Amino acid sequence: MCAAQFPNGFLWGSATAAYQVEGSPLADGAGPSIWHRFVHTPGLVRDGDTGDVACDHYRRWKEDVAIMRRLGLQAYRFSVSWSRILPAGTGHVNYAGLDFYDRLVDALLENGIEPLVTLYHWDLPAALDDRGGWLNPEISKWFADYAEVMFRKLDGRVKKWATLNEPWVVTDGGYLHGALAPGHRNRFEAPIASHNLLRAHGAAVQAYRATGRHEIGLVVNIEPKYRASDDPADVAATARAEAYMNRQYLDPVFFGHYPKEMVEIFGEAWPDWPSEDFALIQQPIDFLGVNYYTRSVTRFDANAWPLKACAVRQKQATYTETGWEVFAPGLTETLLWVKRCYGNIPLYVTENGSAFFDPPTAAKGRVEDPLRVDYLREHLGAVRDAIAQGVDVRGYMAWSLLDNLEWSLGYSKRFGIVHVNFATQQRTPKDSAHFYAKVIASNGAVL
Ligand SMILES: N=[N+]=NCCCCNC(=O)[C@@H]1[C@H]2[C@H](O)[C@@H](O)[C@H](O)[C@@H](CO)[C@@H]12
Repeated sequence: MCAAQFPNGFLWGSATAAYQVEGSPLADGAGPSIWHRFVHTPGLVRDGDTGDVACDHYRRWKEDVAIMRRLGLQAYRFSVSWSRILPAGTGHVNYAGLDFYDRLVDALLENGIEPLVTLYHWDLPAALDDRGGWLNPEISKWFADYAEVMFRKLDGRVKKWATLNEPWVVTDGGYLHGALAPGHRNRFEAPIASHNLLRAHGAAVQAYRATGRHEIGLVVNIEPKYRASDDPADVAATARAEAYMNRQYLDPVFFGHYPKEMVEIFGEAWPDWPSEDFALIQQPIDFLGVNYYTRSVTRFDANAWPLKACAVRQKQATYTETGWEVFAPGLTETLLWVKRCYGNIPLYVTENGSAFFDPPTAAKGRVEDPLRVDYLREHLGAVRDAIAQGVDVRGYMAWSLLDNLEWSLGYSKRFGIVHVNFATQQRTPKDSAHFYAKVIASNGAVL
């Protein structure tokens, strides 16, 4: 393999998530999710935006698969809406909801596109939230039972499954800071939600080993922490930040224990966990999905709750519309760090992308997004550098296929390589999509 190439069989794709693109949240017997409730609670989402329509992907999925085909995508990572399958979260199966994903998977396969399915991308059935949601230890069984319904329906056609997407964001956003559904701000709840997410992950992996025949993994966001100085306070703050955001989920899954810093961070709010839980959490997985967006240069900040750490803005850097520093070397470092700390488990970059303002382009049918092209080029080079240093990276999923609902930021931030006019639902591949198509066709040689 020459330096400019990716391995033969490297999997090039893009990613979305159910609530961000599908729309029709209550169609055909689906039950509401916590995001349906959250967006319809005034003041919680920018401009009062909702996922009621989003990219209308629930109805336009054939058109979107055709776009993927035209771009030459080899894979498509998407998530299943739990409450379409089980409207109350448990019990009655809604076969119309299953049929939507059944048809989508068949269409992907007919177009030579491999489906990568995420079982949970933040949209918990509201009925389960009413029963405590991620705070109720029973959720590990609820999640495993839902997962088994999906495995029995799709396994075989779907050969790569992920249990959870970014448990850190679910907990930090949904239970500690409250910016995401279900909007709790409680430092005693956050560790419990985190722990039950990991228990549910383990239970779903166990269920897969009993019914599935292919691969299952976990998707985590990793943001490498670079200390702002050698001042011991900054060094300790950086260690806390790395433990909280990057190791809190990986250490239990790979080592069967939490980082020691968790007790320091949460203090009295950090329970003594039952040791048997870690046997459940530590189920062996077949791959790890890494979502990378940015790094954080980190310093001590006595007022930053609960970490006592904060990010330091970098003077010469480019920042995206979400306020994230563009720092491609951090992706190489992250992939090397995972290999160094947890072994050379097969990795997929399951999300990487950037939100930049796409100016209206005079040329009809074209969307110029040079900053997103640069971001893509630099980060694909970073993946190639990690592979050249021996990391077993097997694929890359660009976030996102479509401009979509950026959670509490509504439609104000556009991550898509394909532009969506939300008034007309017209899709227009951006320059970044055309660039990515060339990268895929050459297996990275054009980089
Ligand atoms: N500070 N800071 N640092 C970056 C922290 C990133 C945490 N957020 C994510 O990773 C979310 C992931 C999500 O899967 C997707 O559903 C979201 O649309 C994208 C874009 O937001 C990313």
